[in-house]
Amino acid sequence: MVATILVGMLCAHLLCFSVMFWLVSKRLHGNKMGMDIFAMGNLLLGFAYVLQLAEGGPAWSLVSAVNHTFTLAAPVAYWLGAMRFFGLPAPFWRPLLAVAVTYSAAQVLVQWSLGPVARYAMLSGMSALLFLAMVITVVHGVRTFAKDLYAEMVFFAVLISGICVLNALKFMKLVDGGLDALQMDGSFQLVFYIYMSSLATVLPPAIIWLVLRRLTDALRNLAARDPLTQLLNRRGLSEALQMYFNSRKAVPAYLLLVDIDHFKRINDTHGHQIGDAVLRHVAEVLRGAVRRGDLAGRIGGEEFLIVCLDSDLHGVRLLAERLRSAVERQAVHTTGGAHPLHCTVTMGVSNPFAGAHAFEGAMQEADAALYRGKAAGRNRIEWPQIAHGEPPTPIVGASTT
Ligand SMILES: Nc1nc2c(ncn2[C@@H]2O[C@H](COP(=O)(O)OP(=O)(O)OP(=O)(O)O)[C@@H](O)[C@H]2O)c(=O)[nH]1
Repeated sequence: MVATILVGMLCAHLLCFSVMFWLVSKRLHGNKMGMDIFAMGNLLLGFAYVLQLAEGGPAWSLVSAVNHTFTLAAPVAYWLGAMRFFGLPAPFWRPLLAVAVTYSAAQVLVQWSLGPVARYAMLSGMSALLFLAMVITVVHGVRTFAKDLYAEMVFFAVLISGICVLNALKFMKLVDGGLDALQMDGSFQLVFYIYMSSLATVLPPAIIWLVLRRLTDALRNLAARDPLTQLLNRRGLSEALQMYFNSRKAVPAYLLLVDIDHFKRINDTHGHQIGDAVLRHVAEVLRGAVRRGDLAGRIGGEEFLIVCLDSDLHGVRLLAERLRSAVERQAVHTTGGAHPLHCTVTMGVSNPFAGAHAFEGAMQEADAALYRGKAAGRNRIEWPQIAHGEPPTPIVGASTT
């Protein structure tokens, strides 16, 4: 009786969360993050347990065969859903159908040649192996494609290991003691159902939490980046600077304003689309040339901004020249354009500034330097105006120009 109630609750959880996953997937246009497949996994497992209730005890019947196939197909669906969640390409229907057909055929073969115990043991053994493969995938994910979800992945690995161990134990009990191991009210089966019921309650909200994290990260990214070049926008730069200067190890930073020369002429001669391609190209060159940790942004039009963190004047000089010459050297290859385009940039550099609040002052300094660079002939780096012979000094708060 207790086991029947537990399995009934398990069915209810699995089927309700299947509907929830499906509803979430309907709200996610484009990348569904595997939610539609998780819905299918829950549906399969939910129906498998409904069939188990209908079946009552171990038997060789169509209901039992379908139950076993659904039970095995569910973890395959979860696995494929997880791959989709992490953006890995994973087909769904074909592998699922292949597993269902192959496993149904294997059941007939095993039942006919080795008997019912072997068929039930095969289900437990195969489930244990599938969940083991899932744990290995999760552990691999923590080191590669899911580094940002370390705590969540460890949590999943622990919970899935539990199902793996329980299925392995069930396999051994079946091999040792035959079908008696499957008595629904037996203590082992009770533990099994309690564990599965707990998982069916805990795992779906955890999966929804992962989706929420991905969505909020994507939103934050959307708000902090320029859509054309994927470089930081003003807001993203300001947040990144705030974070940097909040750290106790922060040293004064330098700001480099980078402006494409005669960009209006490029637009007027080749059209806006080619102009956009030039902007993307320059963004790519800047992204490739700065050091890890430096900030690169586009602050509107053809104006880019680099913030050089953890560097001294010598390092900034080298970086500025590297950026200028890289843009000058690398041609812009545009689709449809007969010849590759070349462009140059002029740069204005600020004095070092120490604090996010000093950013606007540094901007004005770099802007004034850029203006001088344009007036002096373009394709050059202009430094801030400083007292004769003195190195640039950190500014705190207002501009010193
Ligand atoms: N294709 C494209 N053009 C843009 C975008 N934003 C601004 N522009 C164009 O950029 C041009 C900027 O021209 P100007 O400010 O005169 O500067 P410039 O021609 O580069 O001249 P100098 O900076 O003095 O060398 C204008 O023609 C704008 O229409 C954009 O997102 N895409």
